[in-house]
Amino acid sequence: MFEVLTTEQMYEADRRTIEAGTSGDVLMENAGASVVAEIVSRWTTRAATVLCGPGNNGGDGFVIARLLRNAGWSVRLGLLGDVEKLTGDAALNAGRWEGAVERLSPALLVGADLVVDCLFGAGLARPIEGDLASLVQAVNDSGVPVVAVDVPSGVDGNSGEVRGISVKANVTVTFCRPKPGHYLLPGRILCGQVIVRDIGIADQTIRDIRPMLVCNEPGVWRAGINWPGVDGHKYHRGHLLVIGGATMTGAGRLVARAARRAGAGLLTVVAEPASLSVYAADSPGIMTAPIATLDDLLKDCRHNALVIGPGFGVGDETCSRIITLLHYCRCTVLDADALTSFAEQPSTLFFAIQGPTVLTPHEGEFARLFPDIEGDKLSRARAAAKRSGATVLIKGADTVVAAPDGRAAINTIDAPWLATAGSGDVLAGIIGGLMAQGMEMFDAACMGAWLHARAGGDIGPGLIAEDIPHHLPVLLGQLWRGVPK
Ligand SMILES: NC(=O)C1=CN([C@@H]2O[C@H](COP(=O)(O)OP(=O)(O)OC[C@H]3O[C@@H](n4cnc5c(N)ncnc54)[C@H](OP(=O)(O)O)[C@@H]3O)[C@@H](O)[C@H]2O)[C@@H](O)CC1
Ligand SMILES: [K+]
Repeated sequence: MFEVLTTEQMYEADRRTIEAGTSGDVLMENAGASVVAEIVSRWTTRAATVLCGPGNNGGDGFVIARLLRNAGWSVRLGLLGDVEKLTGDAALNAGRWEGAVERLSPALLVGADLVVDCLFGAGLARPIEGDLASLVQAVNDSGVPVVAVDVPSGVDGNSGEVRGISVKANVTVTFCRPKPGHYLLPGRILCGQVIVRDIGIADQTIRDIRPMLVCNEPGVWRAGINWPGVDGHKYHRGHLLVIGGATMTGAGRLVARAARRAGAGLLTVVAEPASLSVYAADSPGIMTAPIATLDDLLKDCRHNALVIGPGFGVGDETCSRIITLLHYCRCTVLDADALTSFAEQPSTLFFAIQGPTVLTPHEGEFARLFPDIEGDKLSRARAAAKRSGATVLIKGADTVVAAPDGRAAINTIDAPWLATAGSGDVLAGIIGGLMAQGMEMFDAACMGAWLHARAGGDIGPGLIAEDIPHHLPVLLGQLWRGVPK
């Protein structure tokens, strides 16, 4: 149940379900009933205004209006366009509605205790403009709670982008599976709480469609975790090299702490000799080595993973160092300065990537490395992964991970507390630590992003980056014991 479907895939699931014998009428009735179930579980009987559009999203609205009225609510319904022009299941349900069908106008909001937004769902085809835009603005200004059906009208289900203007909902009830727009910004904020309800589309139908996008939840990558066996040896858990900066040692130290907490068996910080004592003093469990020995270290295949970038410094020297490192095809995480250093020559980097590599840019670093890739975060991450041959993780409130083969995952956990210095270094360290233990790069990036976000959510206000590694044993312990699912 982790799949995320594009609007086109949702239409396809709908079509296959109807073809297999469940009528569109039944699906619409189930959709409307599921919204009403969510409404009555939150609000006592009161006055609702249902705003209906000219398609099936509006059709859902007619079902909702009828069922709410049957439940004793006082309901007003407004429709965009003429009722005679409705077709299919929407027309059928308009015929079942015994109340008045009013013209859409802000007057419909007067006296309403709840607004149900059924203007546009998956079929939003262009920006909302003119009188309709004024109505949406009036809804948002009214202070009345809003339940959006499928998506808040104006939010593009595939990208989360706003077309013209969007309803701002308190709760969004969608059907069968969520869409990218429920989790990508700004859609994520405009949806309020997202509820996904079953309306009778079989899980097998969804599997047959083979969606390549998932919510980043443990079920996606749990099977890829390499827990140590009873006879586990530290050398079975990998030996990670953290390439530390000469002066900005804090970043490398955070990477090292996080990677060890994530389970790397051994860890060596490789840096300029003058800074090694700083790294060594941070933690008695790490080893250190002068950077001049890096090539020799990499000739020993037990050094199977490396993280470079945080605090390392930007420049040509960083570029040539990274090109040499990539030649060894170790599991590699490139972050921060490692990405910015290639701003002038990104293709040199992409050409050198041969082994399992994860890039972890924030939006600024992404724009430097992929200046011509535009669009929503998901499309950009996918295009960047395809071009670079690396797994690309774009950080932010809606962190997206994309693999070169087209798989992608979106984070669904809200953790604004992670917006603090050093937090990204910790993420790079966690991913490096997981890859050192043999986890596949896409799984490692997803699991790293999940652990990071969960830690952020659990720790909450007051979080500093150092707290995140400290919290990992709690989360890893839960995963090891089989929770959360
Ligand atoms: N999938 C499922 O499993 C199920 C889906 N169900 C529901 O169906 C919904 C999808 O229905 P849908 O395809 O009819 O599209 P919908 O969102 O109603 O909009 C299309 C209409 O809006 C119009 N229009 C578009 N943009 C506009 C604009 N800016 N300004 C003005 N007009 C605009 C557009 O006009 P046109 O472009 O044709 O001129 C067309 O008339 C889905 O979201 C879910 O709620 C459930 O009932 C059952 C199971
Ligand atoms: K809607």
